[in-house]
Amino acid sequence: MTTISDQTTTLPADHPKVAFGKTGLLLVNLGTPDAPDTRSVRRYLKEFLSDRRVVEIPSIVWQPILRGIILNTRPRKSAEAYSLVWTEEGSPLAVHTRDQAHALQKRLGEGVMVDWAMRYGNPSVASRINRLKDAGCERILVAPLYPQFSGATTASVHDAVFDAVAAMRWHPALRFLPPYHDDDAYIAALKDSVEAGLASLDFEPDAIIASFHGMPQRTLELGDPYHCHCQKTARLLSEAMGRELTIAFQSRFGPAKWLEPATDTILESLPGQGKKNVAIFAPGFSSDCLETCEELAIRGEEQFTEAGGEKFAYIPCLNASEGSINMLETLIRREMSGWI
Ligand SMILES: C=CC1=C(C)c2cc3[nH]c(cc4nc(cc5[nH]c(cc1n2)c(C)c5CCC(=O)O)C(CCC(=O)O)=C4C)c(C)c3C=C
Ligand SMILES: [Fe+2]
Ligand SMILES: [Fe+2]
Repeated sequence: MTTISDQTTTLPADHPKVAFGKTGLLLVNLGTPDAPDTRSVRRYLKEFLSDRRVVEIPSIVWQPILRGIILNTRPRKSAEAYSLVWTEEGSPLAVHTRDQAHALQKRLGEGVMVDWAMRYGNPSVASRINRLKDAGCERILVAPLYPQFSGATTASVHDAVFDAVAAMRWHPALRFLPPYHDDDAYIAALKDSVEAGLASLDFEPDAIIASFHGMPQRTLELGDPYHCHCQKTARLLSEAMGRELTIAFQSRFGPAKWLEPATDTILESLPGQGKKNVAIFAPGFSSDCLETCEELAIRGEEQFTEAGGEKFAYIPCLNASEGSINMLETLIRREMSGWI
Protein backbone atom coordinates (compact mmCIF):
# COMPACT_ATOMS: atom_id res chain seq x y z
CA MET A 1 0.00 0.00 0.00
CA THR A 2 1.29 3.52 -0.86
CA THR A 3 1.40 5.77 2.18
CA ILE A 4 2.29 9.30 3.21
CA SER A 5 3.71 9.73 6.67
CA ASP A 6 4.19 12.36 9.32
CA GLN A 7 6.52 12.17 12.31
CA THR A 8 4.36 9.72 14.26
CA THR A 9 1.90 7.89 12.05
CA THR A 10 1.52 6.30 8.65
CA LEU A 11 -1.55 7.47 6.75
CA PRO A 12 -3.51 5.59 4.08
CA ALA A 13 -2.97 6.67 0.46
CA ASP A 14 -6.51 8.06 0.16
CA HIS A 15 -5.95 10.47 3.06
CA PRO A 16 -6.10 14.16 1.93
CA LYS A 17 -2.62 15.52 1.34
CA VAL A 18 -1.39 17.82 4.09
CA ALA A 19 1.80 19.82 4.38
CA PHE A 20 3.04 20.28 7.92
CA GLY A 21 5.97 20.79 10.24
CA LYS A 22 7.06 24.27 9.12
CA THR A 23 7.30 27.67 10.79
CA GLY A 24 6.39 30.90 9.00
CA LEU A 25 7.16 34.58 9.37
CA LEU A 26 4.84 37.15 7.79
CA LEU A 27 6.02 40.76 7.62
CA VAL A 28 3.11 43.16 7.20
CA ASN A 29 3.18 46.83 6.26
CA LEU A 30 0.44 49.33 5.59
CA GLY A 31 -0.25 48.95 1.90
CA THR A 32 0.09 50.90 -1.24
CA PRO A 33 -1.61 51.12 -4.64
CA ASP A 34 -0.70 48.66 -7.41
CA ALA A 35 0.24 51.52 -9.73
CA PRO A 36 0.66 55.31 -9.48
CA ASP A 37 -2.56 56.06 -11.36
CA THR A 38 -5.88 57.50 -10.22
CA ARG A 39 -7.82 54.23 -10.54
CA SER A 40 -5.36 52.18 -8.53
CA VAL A 41 -5.03 54.87 -5.86
CA ARG A 42 -8.83 55.14 -5.60
CA ARG A 43 -9.17 51.37 -5.09
CA TYR A 44 -6.45 51.41 -2.43
CA LEU A 45 -7.80 54.47 -0.60
CA LYS A 46 -11.31 53.03 -0.62
CA GLU A 47 -10.13 49.91 1.20
CA PHE A 48 -7.79 51.82 3.54
CA LEU A 49 -10.16 54.62 4.50
CA SER A 50 -13.12 52.24 4.93
CA ASP A 51 -11.29 50.51 7.80
CA ARG A 52 -13.11 51.49 10.99
CA ARG A 53 -9.77 51.33 12.79
CA VAL A 54 -8.46 54.15 10.58
CA VAL A 55 -11.43 56.49 10.44
CA GLU A 56 -13.43 56.15 13.63
CA ILE A 57 -16.55 57.91 12.39
CA PRO A 58 -19.81 55.91 12.14
CA SER A 59 -20.10 54.41 8.62
CA ILE A 60 -23.47 56.02 8.03
CA VAL A 61 -21.80 59.43 8.31
CA TRP A 62 -18.36 58.59 6.90
CA GLN A 63 -19.15 56.48 3.82
CA PRO A 64 -21.10 59.24 2.00
CA ILE A 65 -18.20 61.66 2.65
CA LEU A 66 -15.63 59.07 1.53
CA ARG A 67 -17.48 57.99 -1.61
CA GLY A 68 -19.04 61.37 -2.47
CA ILE A 69 -16.10 63.68 -1.86
CA ILE A 70 -12.76 62.11 -0.91
CA LEU A 71 -12.64 59.32 -3.52
CA ASN A 72 -13.56 61.86 -6.21
CA THR A 73 -10.81 64.33 -5.34
CA ARG A 74 -7.90 62.80 -3.45
CA PRO A 75 -6.92 59.88 -5.76
CA ARG A 76 -5.82 62.15 -8.62
CA LYS A 77 -3.69 64.33 -6.36
CA SER A 78 -2.25 61.34 -4.53
CA ALA A 79 -1.50 59.55 -7.82
CA GLU A 80 0.59 62.54 -8.88
CA ALA A 81 2.50 62.33 -5.62
CA TYR A 82 2.99 58.57 -6.01
CA SER A 83 4.31 59.03 -9.54
CA LEU A 84 7.09 61.27 -8.16
CA VAL A 85 8.44 58.50 -5.94
CA TRP A 86 7.50 55.32 -7.88
CA THR A 87 10.49 53.13 -8.78
CA GLU A 88 11.10 50.68 -11.64
CA GLU A 89 10.36 47.89 -9.19
CA GLY A 90 7.18 49.49 -7.86
CA SER A 91 6.03 51.47 -4.85
CA PRO A 92 8.91 52.19 -2.42
CA LEU A 93 6.92 50.76 0.51
CA ALA A 94 6.34 47.43 -1.26
CA VAL A 95 9.90 47.23 -2.62
CA HIS A 96 11.53 47.82 0.79
CA THR A 97 9.15 45.43 2.56
CA ARG A 98 9.90 42.73 -0.02
CA ASP A 99 13.65 43.36 0.37
CA GLN A 100 13.34 43.08 4.16
CA ALA A 101 11.57 39.72 3.74
CA HIS A 102 14.25 38.41 1.37
CA ALA A 103 17.06 39.53 3.67
CA LEU A 104 15.37 37.91 6.69
CA GLN A 105 14.84 34.67 4.74
CA LYS A 106 18.62 34.49 4.25
CA ARG A 107 19.27 35.16 7.94
CA LEU A 108 16.69 32.69 9.29
CA GLY A 109 17.47 29.90 6.83
CA GLU A 110 15.28 27.10 5.52
CA GLY A 111 13.76 26.39 8.94
CA VAL A 112 11.51 29.43 8.57
CA MET A 113 9.40 30.39 5.54
CA VAL A 114 9.40 34.18 5.24
CA ASP A 115 6.78 36.12 3.30
CA TRP A 116 5.37 39.66 3.27
CA ALA A 117 1.95 41.23 2.88
CA MET A 118 0.16 44.56 2.82
CA ARG A 119 -2.75 45.40 5.12
CA TYR A 120 -4.49 47.20 2.23
CA GLY A 121 -3.96 46.30 -1.43
CA ASN A 122 -1.61 43.54 -2.53
CA PRO A 123 -0.36 41.04 -1.60
CA SER A 124 -3.17 40.73 0.93
CA VAL A 125 -2.72 39.38 4.44
CA ALA A 126 -5.28 36.60 3.83
CA SER A 127 -3.57 35.42 0.63
CA ARG A 128 -0.19 35.16 2.40
CA ILE A 129 -1.49 33.54 5.59
CA ASN A 130 -3.21 30.94 3.39
CA ARG A 131 -0.06 30.43 1.34
CA LEU A 132 2.07 29.85 4.45
CA LYS A 133 -0.48 27.44 5.90
CA ASP A 134 -0.82 25.53 2.61
CA ALA A 135 2.96 25.23 2.48
CA GLY A 136 2.91 23.49 5.86
CA CYS A 137 3.41 26.32 8.37
CA GLU A 138 1.81 25.12 11.58
CA ARG A 139 3.25 28.10 13.42
CA ILE A 140 3.25 31.67 12.09
CA LEU A 141 4.78 34.79 13.62
CA VAL A 142 3.04 37.87 12.21
CA ALA A 143 5.22 40.97 12.36
CA PRO A 144 3.37 44.28 11.79
CA LEU A 145 6.26 46.56 10.85
CA TYR A 146 5.20 49.38 13.14
CA PRO A 147 7.55 50.11 16.06
CA GLN A 148 4.85 52.19 17.80
CA PHE A 149 1.48 50.50 18.41
CA SER A 150 -1.67 52.18 17.19
CA GLY A 151 -5.21 50.96 16.65
CA ALA A 152 -5.06 52.26 13.07
CA THR A 153 -1.98 50.24 12.16
CA THR A 154 -0.90 47.35 14.44
CA ALA A 155 -4.40 46.43 15.66
CA SER A 156 -5.72 46.59 12.13
CA VAL A 157 -3.10 44.05 11.01
CA HIS A 158 -4.24 41.79 13.86
CA ASP A 159 -7.84 42.16 12.62
CA ALA A 160 -6.83 41.12 9.09
CA VAL A 161 -5.06 38.02 10.42
CA PHE A 162 -8.04 37.06 12.58
CA ASP A 163 -10.36 37.57 9.60
CA ALA A 164 -8.11 35.34 7.48
CA VAL A 165 -8.03 32.47 9.96
CA ALA A 166 -11.76 32.83 10.64
CA ALA A 167 -12.24 31.24 7.22
CA MET A 168 -9.89 28.31 7.97
CA ARG A 169 -10.76 24.96 9.41
CA TRP A 170 -7.28 24.15 10.72
CA HIS A 171 -5.56 27.14 12.28
CA PRO A 172 -1.84 27.61 12.48
CA ALA A 173 -0.56 28.62 15.93
CA LEU A 174 -0.18 32.40 15.81
CA ARG A 175 2.13 34.86 17.49
CA PHE A 176 2.34 38.62 16.93
CA LEU A 177 5.46 40.75 17.18
CA PRO A 178 4.80 43.25 19.98
CA PRO A 179 5.51 46.96 19.50
CA TYR A 180 9.25 47.62 19.70
CA HIS A 181 9.30 51.40 20.17
CA ASP A 182 11.57 51.15 23.25
CA ASP A 183 13.56 48.06 22.38
CA ASP A 184 17.33 48.47 22.74
CA ALA A 185 17.90 46.85 19.33
CA TYR A 186 15.57 49.33 17.60
CA ILE A 187 16.99 52.37 19.37
CA ALA A 188 20.54 51.21 18.52
CA ALA A 189 19.61 50.68 14.85
CA LEU A 190 18.07 54.16 14.66
CA LYS A 191 21.07 55.73 16.39
CA ASP A 192 23.52 54.12 13.93
CA SER A 193 21.41 55.09 10.94
CA VAL A 194 20.80 58.71 12.00
CA GLU A 195 24.42 59.23 13.05
CA ALA A 196 25.65 57.83 9.71
CA GLY A 197 23.20 60.13 7.91
CA LEU A 198 24.40 63.15 9.89
CA ALA A 199 28.07 62.26 9.30
CA SER A 200 27.49 62.26 5.53
CA LEU A 201 26.18 65.87 5.50
CA ASP A 202 28.26 68.84 4.39
CA PHE A 203 26.65 70.98 7.10
CA GLU A 204 25.91 70.92 10.82
CA PRO A 205 22.14 71.00 11.41
CA ASP A 206 20.72 73.59 13.82
CA ALA A 207 17.83 71.19 14.50
CA ILE A 208 17.24 67.46 14.02
CA ILE A 209 13.57 66.59 13.55
CA ALA A 210 12.09 63.17 14.35
CA SER A 211 8.89 63.16 12.30
CA PHE A 212 6.28 60.50 13.13
CA HIS A 213 3.06 59.85 11.21
CA GLY A 214 0.25 61.69 12.99
CA MET A 215 -3.00 60.40 14.47
CA PRO A 216 -6.17 62.23 15.49
CA GLN A 217 -5.75 63.80 18.97
CA ARG A 218 -8.94 61.99 19.98
CA THR A 219 -7.22 58.59 19.70
CA LEU A 220 -4.83 59.63 22.47
CA GLU A 221 -7.76 60.63 24.64
CA LEU A 222 -9.45 57.27 23.92
CA GLY A 223 -6.39 55.37 25.17
CA ASP A 224 -4.35 54.67 22.05
CA PRO A 225 -0.71 54.24 23.15
CA TYR A 226 0.72 55.60 19.88
CA HIS A 227 1.52 59.12 21.09
CA CYS A 228 3.30 57.82 24.21
CA HIS A 229 5.23 55.25 22.17
CA CYS A 230 6.45 57.98 19.79
CA GLN A 231 7.49 60.22 22.69
CA LYS A 232 9.38 57.35 24.31
CA THR A 233 11.20 56.42 21.11
CA ALA A 234 12.30 60.03 20.63
CA ARG A 235 13.42 60.36 24.27
CA LEU A 236 15.42 57.12 24.25
CA LEU A 237 17.02 57.96 20.92
CA SER A 238 17.89 61.47 22.04
CA GLU A 239 19.50 60.06 25.21
CA ALA A 240 21.41 57.42 23.21
CA MET A 241 22.68 60.03 20.73
CA GLY A 242 23.34 62.68 23.37
CA ARG A 243 21.62 65.21 21.09
CA GLU A 244 18.42 67.16 21.21
CA LEU A 245 15.67 65.98 18.85
CA THR A 246 12.57 67.94 17.87
CA ILE A 247 9.54 65.65 17.77
CA ALA A 248 6.82 66.35 15.18
CA PHE A 249 3.80 64.62 13.62
CA GLN A 250 3.17 64.64 9.87
CA SER A 251 0.51 63.66 7.30
CA ARG A 252 -2.55 65.29 8.84
CA PHE A 253 -5.74 63.97 7.22
CA GLY A 254 -9.18 65.59 7.51
CA PRO A 255 -10.44 68.53 9.54
CA ALA A 256 -10.16 67.03 13.07
CA LYS A 257 -7.39 68.07 15.45
CA TRP A 258 -4.32 65.83 15.04
CA LEU A 259 -1.33 65.29 17.32
CA GLU A 260 0.94 68.31 17.53
CA PRO A 261 3.32 69.87 16.76
CA ALA A 262 2.77 69.33 13.03
CA THR A 263 5.90 68.68 10.97
CA ASP A 264 5.02 71.34 8.37
CA THR A 265 4.46 73.95 11.09
CA ILE A 266 7.83 73.13 12.65
CA LEU A 267 9.63 73.31 9.28
CA GLU A 268 8.02 76.68 8.54
CA SER A 269 8.84 78.13 11.97
CA LEU A 270 12.49 77.07 12.38
CA PRO A 271 14.08 79.60 9.96
CA GLY A 272 12.40 82.46 11.86
CA GLN A 273 14.09 81.19 15.03
CA GLY A 274 17.48 81.39 13.33
CA LYS A 275 17.58 77.63 12.67
CA LYS A 276 18.30 77.65 8.96
CA ASN A 277 19.85 74.19 8.56
CA VAL A 278 17.89 71.05 9.42
CA ALA A 279 18.05 67.29 9.17
CA ILE A 280 14.83 65.30 9.33
CA PHE A 281 14.14 61.57 9.66
CA ALA A 282 11.08 59.36 10.21
CA PRO A 283 11.69 56.80 12.97
CA GLY A 284 8.12 55.44 12.96
CA PHE A 285 8.30 54.24 9.36
CA SER A 286 10.19 50.98 8.91
CA SER A 287 10.41 51.70 5.18
CA ASP A 288 10.53 54.74 3.02
CA CYS A 289 7.19 55.39 1.35
CA LEU A 290 5.04 58.17 -0.04
CA GLU A 291 4.92 59.89 3.34
CA THR A 292 8.70 60.11 3.61
CA CYS A 293 9.91 60.33 -0.02
CA GLU A 294 7.31 62.87 -1.13
CA GLU A 295 5.86 64.53 1.96
CA LEU A 296 9.16 64.94 3.85
CA ALA A 297 11.98 64.80 1.31
CA ILE A 298 10.24 66.83 -1.44
CA ARG A 299 7.44 68.91 0.07
CA GLY A 300 9.18 69.30 3.43
CA GLU A 301 12.23 70.81 1.77
CA GLU A 302 10.04 73.20 -0.25
CA GLN A 303 8.18 74.32 2.90
CA PHE A 304 11.44 74.87 4.77
CA THR A 305 13.25 76.81 2.05
CA GLU A 306 10.19 78.93 1.23
CA ALA A 307 10.16 79.96 4.90
CA GLY A 308 13.79 81.08 4.64
CA GLY A 309 15.60 77.84 5.48
CA GLU A 310 18.94 77.18 3.80
CA LYS A 311 20.14 73.60 4.14
CA PHE A 312 17.79 70.64 4.41
CA ALA A 313 18.61 66.94 4.57
CA TYR A 314 16.29 63.96 4.70
CA ILE A 315 17.82 60.88 6.35
CA PRO A 316 16.27 57.66 4.95
CA CYS A 317 14.36 55.06 6.97
CA LEU A 318 15.96 51.81 8.12
CA ASN A 319 14.59 49.94 5.04
CA ALA A 320 16.54 46.73 4.32
CA SER A 321 19.87 48.07 5.56
CA GLU A 322 22.14 45.69 7.44
CA GLY A 323 21.41 47.49 10.72
CA SER A 324 17.68 47.15 10.10
CA ILE A 325 17.89 43.44 9.33
CA ASN A 326 20.13 42.83 12.38
CA MET A 327 17.50 44.54 14.53
CA LEU A 328 14.54 42.67 12.98
CA GLU A 329 16.38 39.36 13.23
CA THR A 330 16.98 39.97 16.96
CA LEU A 331 13.30 40.77 17.59
CA ILE A 332 12.02 37.90 15.46
CA ARG A 333 14.31 35.22 16.94
CA ARG A 334 13.20 36.36 20.40
CA GLU A 335 9.50 36.09 19.53
CA MET A 336 10.05 32.70 17.83
CA SER A 337 11.65 31.34 20.98
CA GLY A 338 10.75 27.65 21.37
CA TRP A 339 9.75 27.46 17.68
CA ILE A 340 13.22 27.66 16.11
C1 LIG B 1 3.54 54.63 10.49
C2 LIG B 1 2.34 54.60 10.99
C3 LIG B 1 1.09 55.11 10.40
C4 LIG B 1 0.02 55.60 11.13
C5 LIG B 1 -0.10 55.70 12.63
C6 LIG B 1 -0.96 56.01 10.18
C7 LIG B 1 -2.20 56.56 10.50
C8 LIG B 1 -3.08 57.12 9.60
N1 LIG B 1 -2.90 57.35 8.23
C9 LIG B 1 -4.01 57.95 7.68
C10 LIG B 1 -4.19 58.36 6.35
C11 LIG B 1 -3.30 58.13 5.29
N2 LIG B 1 -2.04 57.58 5.39
C12 LIG B 1 -1.50 57.40 4.14
C13 LIG B 1 -0.31 56.83 3.82
C14 LIG B 1 0.53 56.12 4.70
N3 LIG B 1 0.37 56.00 6.07
C15 LIG B 1 1.39 55.21 6.58
C16 LIG B 1 1.58 54.86 7.92
C17 LIG B 1 0.75 55.22 8.98
N4 LIG B 1 -0.50 55.76 8.91
C18 LIG B 1 2.23 54.84 5.48
C19 LIG B 1 3.43 53.96 5.60
C20 LIG B 1 1.71 55.42 4.33
C21 LIG B 1 2.32 55.36 2.94
C22 LIG B 1 1.69 54.40 1.99
C23 LIG B 1 2.47 54.30 0.69
O1 LIG B 1 1.88 53.79 -0.27
O2 LIG B 1 3.62 54.69 0.55
C24 LIG B 1 -2.47 57.87 3.17
C25 LIG B 1 -2.41 57.67 1.66
C26 LIG B 1 -1.59 58.57 0.91
C27 LIG B 1 -2.29 59.82 0.52
O3 LIG B 1 -3.30 59.76 -0.17
O4 LIG B 1 -1.79 60.88 0.93
C28 LIG B 1 -3.58 58.35 3.89
C29 LIG B 1 -4.85 58.91 3.33
C30 LIG B 1 -4.95 58.09 8.75
C31 LIG B 1 -6.33 58.68 8.58
C32 LIG B 1 -4.37 57.59 9.93
C33 LIG B 1 -4.86 57.49 11.33
C34 LIG B 1 -6.06 57.51 11.76
FE1 LIG C 1 -1.13 56.95 7.17
FE1 LIG D 1 0.86 62.23 3.26
